[in-house]
Amino acid sequence: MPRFAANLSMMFNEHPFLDRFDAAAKAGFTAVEFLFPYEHKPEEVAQRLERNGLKQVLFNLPPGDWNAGEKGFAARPEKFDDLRQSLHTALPYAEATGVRRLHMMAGIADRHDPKAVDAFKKSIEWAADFVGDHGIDIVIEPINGRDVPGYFLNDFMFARDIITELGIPNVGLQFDIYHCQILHGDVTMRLREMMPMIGHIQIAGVPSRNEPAGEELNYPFLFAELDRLGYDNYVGCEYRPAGDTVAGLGWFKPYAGVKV
Ligand SMILES: O=C(O)C(=O)[C@H](O)CO
Ligand SMILES: [Mg+2]
Repeated sequence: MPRFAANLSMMFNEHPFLDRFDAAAKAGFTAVEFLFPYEHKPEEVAQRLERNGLKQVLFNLPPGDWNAGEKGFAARPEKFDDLRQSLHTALPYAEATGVRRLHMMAGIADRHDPKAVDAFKKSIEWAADFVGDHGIDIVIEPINGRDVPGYFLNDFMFARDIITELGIPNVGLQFDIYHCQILHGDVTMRLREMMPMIGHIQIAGVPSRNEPAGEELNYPFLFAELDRLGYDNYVGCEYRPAGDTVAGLGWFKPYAGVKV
């Protein structure tokens, strides 16, 4: 049975960020993920995890000026110093929370520009080497162009090929089922093919990005497929609740309280 991590950037927005940990645990989650913890001190985040018995399964490296449209640096050759700095900023949070996976965003760049591709590979190599001694993996995630126009990594097969080419043991694919369905469809076959390189999975309803229930995708089938494929990490609930977070957790009831 899959284990689910609440995404605290999207869920439990009824509460201030640090209080979302308490709300997630109360609702039956045993793990959390979020985009960015950087407005809070590492020890404040760690304390919320500890007092709720929660596991931190993922967060993102600092992406630059998010509100100005920056979505990471990895494929931007002129931003390599920022990329390196983002790793230095994230590390104390990783150490405090015990997270084992960091999402490195690629940024806005042209996937067909060889300089961007080279920069992306160089960033992956540098980041994986930097966190490798700490037992941490780097994951990269294809994102659909409707949500993030101009995003460099907008193709699952391209991501697969880069991961295969680099062959770095602590680099994996962040397989967000929501993005896969929008970009390509054929989700089950792509999960089957890419499972050996998948480091993290995320879900949301398509097309709404609300609860993973009742729209274009048959999530109960996909959850059973993850079991058949032997996926044994957490599944991140990266969705925007349609209304109150807890009122929308009907889909989650059979899975509440399950730990890895
Ligand atoms: O947008 C997503 O799907 C993500 O997982 C990123 O971390 C944030 O853009
Ligand atoms: Mg995602």
